[in-house]
Amino acid sequence: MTDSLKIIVYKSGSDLENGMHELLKRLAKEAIAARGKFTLGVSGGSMAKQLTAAVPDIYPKGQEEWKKWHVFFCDERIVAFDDKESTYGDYKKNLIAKVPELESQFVVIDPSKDAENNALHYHNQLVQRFGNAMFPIFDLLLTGMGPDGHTCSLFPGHPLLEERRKWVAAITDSPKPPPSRITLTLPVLNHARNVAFIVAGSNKAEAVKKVLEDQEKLPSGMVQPQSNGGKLYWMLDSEAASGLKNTRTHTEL
Ligand SMILES: O=C1O[C@H](COP(=O)(O)O)[C@@H](O)[C@H](O)[C@H]1O
Repeated sequence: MTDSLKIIVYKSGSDLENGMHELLKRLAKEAIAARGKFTLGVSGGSMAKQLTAAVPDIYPKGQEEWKKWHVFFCDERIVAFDDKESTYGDYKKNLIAKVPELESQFVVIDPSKDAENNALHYHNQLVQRFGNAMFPIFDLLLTGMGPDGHTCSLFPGHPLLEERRKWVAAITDSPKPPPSRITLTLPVLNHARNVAFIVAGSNKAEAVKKVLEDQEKLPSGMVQPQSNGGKLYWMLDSEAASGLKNTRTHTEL
């Protein structure tokens, strides 16, 4: 594990959401001061609800600062936006309903394209915003973790873990439905300035222990953003952290 790792344990899910609020507010301020914009990658599943609680009060309604946020997907499922599995659909119904200023700031997939074409389409959208560098450098990637240790759509034992060149990859055999998705690759995760894992619930405790204490080679443990002096946060609720016995944790960011 990297030296710049910080593990923070919150008493409850709502304390964890407050921690996300604090991290987003601080990193957005720093990024906007340094580069005039804040590039954020968000994940699906339980994160849409957590961000819907954490984001809205960062600025007052109508504030210009929202337009400096550029929001991307760490991974996205290739389904129509009105499908219950659509990550963007989830953000639109919940977060965007509360912060309409963010709607135009999301960089979305094209659900009419297949996974391969979407990966290319999303790559091109990233090139437009980040330029043609070796890899894009996100200010913050917010990632979740499944009970099997997967993160984004990078699953244990899957050949996509070997990807070293692409920014965005297609996956059509995701072990977790729906099967067809796109995902940021490990090198992109590892070039970010900040990556924060947001993990809550007792069903994640075993995977948290495997990654943080036993150093098992699960996809989530392969995320170590060091290329740009990157910082790695693991933000856990007390249930998700309940298996950690020998790991130094913090109670504040
Ligand atoms: O399928 C996915 O799973 C992970 C974890 O989801 P959670 O609901 O267990 O938090 C999520 O981070 C990823 O974006 C999503 O596509």
